[in-house]
Amino acid sequence: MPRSCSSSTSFFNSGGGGRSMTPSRSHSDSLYCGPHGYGGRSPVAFGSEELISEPVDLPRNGDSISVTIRFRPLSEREFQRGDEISWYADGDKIVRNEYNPATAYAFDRVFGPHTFSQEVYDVAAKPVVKAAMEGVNGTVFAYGVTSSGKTHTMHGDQNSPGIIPLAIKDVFGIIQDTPGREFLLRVSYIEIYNEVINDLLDPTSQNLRVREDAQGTYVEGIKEEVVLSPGHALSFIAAGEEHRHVGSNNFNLLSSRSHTIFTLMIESSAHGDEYDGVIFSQLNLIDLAGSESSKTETTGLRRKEGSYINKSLLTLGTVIGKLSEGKASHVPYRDSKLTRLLQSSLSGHGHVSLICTVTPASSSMEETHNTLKFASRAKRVEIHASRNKVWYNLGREISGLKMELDQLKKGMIVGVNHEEILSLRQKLEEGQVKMQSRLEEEEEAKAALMSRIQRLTKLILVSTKNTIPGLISDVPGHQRSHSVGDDDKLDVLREDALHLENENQKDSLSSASVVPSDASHEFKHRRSSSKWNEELSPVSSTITESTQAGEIISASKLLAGAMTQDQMDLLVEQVKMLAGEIAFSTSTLKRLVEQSVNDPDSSKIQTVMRLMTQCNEKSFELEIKTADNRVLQEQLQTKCSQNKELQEKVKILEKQLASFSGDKTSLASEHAVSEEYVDELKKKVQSQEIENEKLKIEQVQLSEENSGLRVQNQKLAEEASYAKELASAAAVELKNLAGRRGRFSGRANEISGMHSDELDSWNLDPEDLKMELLARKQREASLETALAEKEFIEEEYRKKAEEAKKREAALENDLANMWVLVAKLKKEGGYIPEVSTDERHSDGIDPRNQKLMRLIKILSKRRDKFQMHQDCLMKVRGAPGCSVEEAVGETESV
Ligand SMILES: Nc1ncnc2c1ncn2[C@@H]1O[C@H](COP(=O)(O)OP(=O)(O)OP(=O)(O)O)[C@@H](O)[C@H]1O
Repeated sequence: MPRSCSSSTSFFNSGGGGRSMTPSRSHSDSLYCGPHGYGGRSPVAFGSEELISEPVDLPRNGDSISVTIRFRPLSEREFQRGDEISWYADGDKIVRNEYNPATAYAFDRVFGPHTFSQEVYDVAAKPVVKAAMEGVNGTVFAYGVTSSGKTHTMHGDQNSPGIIPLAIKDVFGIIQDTPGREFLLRVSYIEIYNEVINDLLDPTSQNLRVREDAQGTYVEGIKEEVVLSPGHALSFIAAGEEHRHVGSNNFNLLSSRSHTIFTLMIESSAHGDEYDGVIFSQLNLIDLAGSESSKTETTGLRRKEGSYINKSLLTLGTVIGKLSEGKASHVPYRDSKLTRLLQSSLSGHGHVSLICTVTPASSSMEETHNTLKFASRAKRVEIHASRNKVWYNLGREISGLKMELDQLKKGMIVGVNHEEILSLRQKLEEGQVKMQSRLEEEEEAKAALMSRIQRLTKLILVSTKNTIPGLISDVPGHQRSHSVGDDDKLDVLREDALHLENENQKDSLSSASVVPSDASHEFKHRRSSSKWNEELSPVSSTITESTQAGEIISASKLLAGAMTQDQMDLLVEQVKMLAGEIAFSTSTLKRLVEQSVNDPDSSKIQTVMRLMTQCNEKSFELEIKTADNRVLQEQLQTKCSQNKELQEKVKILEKQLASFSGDKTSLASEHAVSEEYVDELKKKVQSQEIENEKLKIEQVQLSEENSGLRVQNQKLAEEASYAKELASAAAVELKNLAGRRGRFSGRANEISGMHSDELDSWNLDPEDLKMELLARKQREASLETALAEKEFIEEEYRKKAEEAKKREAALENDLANMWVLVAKLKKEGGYIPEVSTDERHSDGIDPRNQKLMRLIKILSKRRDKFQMHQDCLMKVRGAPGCSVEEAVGETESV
C-alpha cells in the first residue's frame, strides 16, 4: 500500500534522508546484491525484473562514470495535489520503488531529499575537481526531468551554494594549499539553446561552431576570461546567467531552456628548480536543461525548445547506451551539439560525474524511473582518465638522452659485436633524426607557449602560504617585515584558522582568494625571471607569507597610473582577506584570553601577546590598504569623471548624429518629392516628345505641301507665261485688228462711201465686226486682269512660302531648344535643385515647370497655326467655294 500524502508530510518537511522515512525499507539491506558476486561492471538481475548497478565508491581510478542520485523534497505543488512518494533512497546507495519494492537500483551514492549541496559536492564533485587541479580533465553534470533540481544542484542559491560555486571555492583553496605550484585559471561559459551555441560571456557571440583538433572537440571563438579570485569567477557566472535562456512551464517557474557548460581551464607548473613543465586540464560543470514529458504543458516557443531539449537528451541517452555496451560500434556523438561537446569527456579522457536529480512524487514516477534507467546505463560506461600531457622543458629531456647515448656508446665499446654495433648505430641515428624533428616541433610549440605565458604570467595565481627568504630585506624599512618569518605564529594562525573554519561553516568564498603573481611589478619581475625561465636564479622564485599583499600594494602605487579594475578587485579581495585574518586572530585571541583566565600559563600569555602584536600589525596593514584603497578610489573617481565627460561628448556626438540623421530624413523626403516631380516631368517630357514627333510629322507634311505649292506655283507660272503668250498673241492680234480697223475704218469710210452692194460683195457685216472687236477687247482686258491677278497671287504665294520657310526655321529652332531642355532634364537624372517655398508661385507650381508649360503652349500654338496654314493652303489649292481673296485673307490672318 503506497504511503498517502499525509503520511509523507514528514518526508517533505523533515531534514532526514529517505531511508528513515520509509517503513517498507527495513528489508532493503538484504536486497543489496553487491557482496554476492556481481563481478565486473555488468548489471545483475534483481528481484523479478529490475536491475541493480554495481555500487562503486569514488574515486575509482577512473574506471567508470561516477553516478549519484539526488532526491529533492516534494514540491509545494506536488504536495498540494496529494502526490505520494513513489521512489525513495533506501540507504545511501539504493533507490527503491515504493509500490514495487523489488524494483531497485544501486548507484555510487544516493542522496535523500534533505541532503545539503555541500555533501553532494563532497561526494560527487570534489574528487573530480581535485583531479582536475592535478591535470586530469573532469566533467560534472546534472541530469533529470524538468523541475527535478538540476539548477538547484549545480548553481544553488545564496543560502545553499551549488556544485559550481563550491568547486570554484575549492579550486582557490587548492591553489592556496599548494605552495609549490603556480596556477593560471581561465573560465568560459556557453549555452546550447535550440541546438545553437551561444557565448554567455559575450552575448554578441552567437551560433558558434564546434571544431575538432588533436585534443578533442572545442567551440570556436569562445571568450575566455582569466580569473583571480572566487568572487571574480562567480561574477562571470552571474553575468552569463543574465543571458541564459530561461522560461516557465507548469512545473517550474524558472525552467532552464538551454544546456549550459561552465568550463574552468587550469594551467599549472612547479616553481623554480622543481619546474616540471606546464600541465593543462579542463573542468566542465554542466547544467542540462530538463527533459519534458507530455505532462509538461507547453505551447509555441516552449514546445519548440522542449523538442530540442528532448532530442539532445535522447542523443545523450543513445550515446551513453552505446558506450555502456562496450562494443566498438558507431557512437552518434555528432547527432547533437551536446554530445559533440561532451565527446572527449564521455569517450573516457577524464573523470565524469553524473548527478541525476529526481523527484519522489508519484505523479512523476515514470519520469523518475526513466532517469534511473539512464543513470544505470551511464554507470556501465567505461572511462580511462589519465593525466594530461605535460609541456616539458626539452633541454632537460635532451641532456638525459645524451647521457643515455654516451652510456650506450661506452657499452658498445666494451662488449658488443660489430653487427650489433652497426644496427645499434643505425637505430641511434634514426632515433636522433626523430628526436631532432620532435625537438624542432616542440621548440616551435614552446616558443608559442612562451609568448602566451609572457602575456598570461601576470595573471598566474600562487599560494600566499609560500615563503620568500630575502624578499623582505629587498624592501628596506617595510613595515610588514616584522610580521613575517615567525613560524610559530603562522602555525598558530593556521591552526586557529582551521579551527575557526571547522567551527564556522559560513566562511565566505572570498577568503579563498589567492594572489596573482603580477599584482606587484617587483614580484612579477622576480617570478617571470625565475619560474618560466630556468636560466635565471631560482632564489627569487620563493614567496613570503602575508608580505605579498603589502608588496602588491606598494608596487601597485608605482603602477597607479595603469591601475585596472581587475587590480581594484584584487585589492578589495586582499582587504577582505586581511579582514578575515584579523577576524581569525581576534577570535583566536578571545579564545586564548578566555583560556588564559582559567589557565594562566605564561606560554599562552606570550602567545596572546604575540597574537596581539600581530593583530595590531594586521590592523596597521589594513589601515594602509584602506588608505591605498582610498587613493585608488579617488583615481577611480577621476576616471569616472573622465568617463562622464567622455559620455557627455558621446551624447553630443549622438545628438549631432541624430540631427544629421534628421537632415538626412528631410533630404530624403525632399528627394522623394523631387523624385515625384521628376516623374511628372518625365511624363511631360514623354508627352512632349510624342507631340514633337507629331510636329515633326506635320513639319514633313508641311514641307511636302510646300513642295506641292512650289509645283503648283510653277504650274501657275507656266500658266501665267502661257497666259502672257496668249496675251501677247492677243495683243498681236489686237494690233492686227487695230491695223485692220484703221484700214477697216478707212475701208469703212470707204465702205460707207461704198455701196451696200460692195459690202455685200465682201460678205462682211460691219455690226458683227464691231461686236467681234468689242468681244476681243473685253477678252483682252479680262486676260490682262487675270494675268495681273495671277502675278499678284504668285507674288503672295512666294511671300507665304518665304514666311512658311521662316516659320519652319523658327519651329525647328524651338524644337532644338526643346530638345536641349529635355536632354538637360534627362541628364540631371531627376535631381531638381532645391526650390525654396517662396520661390514657388502661389499656385504651388515650380517656375521651371511653368517655363516648360509655356514652351509646351507655344509649341501647341505653333502646331495649331500650322494646321490653319495647311487648311488655308488646301483652300487655296482649290477647295470648292473658296476664293483666292478669302484664302489670302485667311493666310494673312494666320
Ligand atoms: N534538493 C532540493 N532541496 C530543496 N529544493 C529543491 C531541491 N531541488 C530543487 N529544489 C527546488 O525545486 C524547484 C525546481 O528546481 P530547479 O529549478 O533546480 O529544477 P531543474 O531541474 O533545474 O528544472 P529545469 O530543468 O526546468 O530547469 C526550485 O524551486 C528549487 O529551489
